[in-house]
Amino acid sequence: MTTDRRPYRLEGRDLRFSHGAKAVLRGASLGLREGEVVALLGANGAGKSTLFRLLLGLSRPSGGEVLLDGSSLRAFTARQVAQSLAYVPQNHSAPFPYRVSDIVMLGRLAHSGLFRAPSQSDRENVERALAQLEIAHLAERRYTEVSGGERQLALIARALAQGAPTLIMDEPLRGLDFGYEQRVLLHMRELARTGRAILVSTHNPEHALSFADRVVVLCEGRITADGPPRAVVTSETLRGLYGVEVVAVDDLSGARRFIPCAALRRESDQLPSSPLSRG
Ligand SMILES: Nc1ncnc2c1ncn2[C@@H]1O[C@H](COP(=O)(O)OP(=O)(O)OP(=O)(O)O)[C@@H](O)[C@H]1O
Repeated sequence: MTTDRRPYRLEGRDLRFSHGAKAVLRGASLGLREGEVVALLGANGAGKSTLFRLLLGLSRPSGGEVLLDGSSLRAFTARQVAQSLAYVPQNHSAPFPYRVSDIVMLGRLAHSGLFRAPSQSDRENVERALAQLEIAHLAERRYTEVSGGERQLALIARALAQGAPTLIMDEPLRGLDFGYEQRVLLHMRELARTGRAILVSTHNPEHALSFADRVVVLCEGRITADGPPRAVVTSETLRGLYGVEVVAVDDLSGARRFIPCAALRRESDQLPSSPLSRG
């Protein structure tokens, strides 16, 4: 467990939640501090999105509480929450063929409200967010007509334009090509350097190792590990979470990679029949 004593900006304490008869969260506790990137790992269906919705105040827990800067989230107005927490959801569809720049502008509603025309500052924030993600060329395209990865980037840009000090990102790298994936990861680090707090779910343990300050594991409705990436993301953790055997290997740069044992076995099976081994 972590030894950092700084106060949490956002905290879930002993959160409980059920979907119908299914208890999804059974007392999950986690916190997020200024300037840190926390990666959340958990199998499909573990409850990561459910946990995010509770932390954002979009669903009410049946037990436990969410604290924003030390006070109950329920004491804040929707607008105050929107100015504090930005969200990149996993699924999103637009009912109308809005332009990508309109979708990003929605992030500014937290500041401008529904009934005021966007200000110069709102427009600048939108342009900056599009430029930061290198998607300015998509601004005039219809959100319903761009690709899945491009829609994902628009949602990330919307969260950036919102300018909230805390970001909650539900698998934000899903569907991104390698270049955009790297740019978003670097940008997340830059945001944390300037004081933002970022909670991000991922299914890629190597990403969690390379960009997070802390890794949290959600399993069977509880947080079962919370600490430095190298201490938490181990072969044992991955076997327990995903039921796969992996070998941890440190490459020449010192980065840790996980190689599934099945892949190693396949490679060694192929060796005798390769041209080199036939020599
Ligand atoms: N609206 C809903 N109604 C009923 N059950 C739901 C609903 N939303 C989620 N669930 C169930 O709650 C559990 C947790 O779902 P959740 O989406 O939070 O998991 P997750 O960890 O985000 O999964 P994934 O990694 O696949 O996105 C799953 O078993 C899911 O089927």
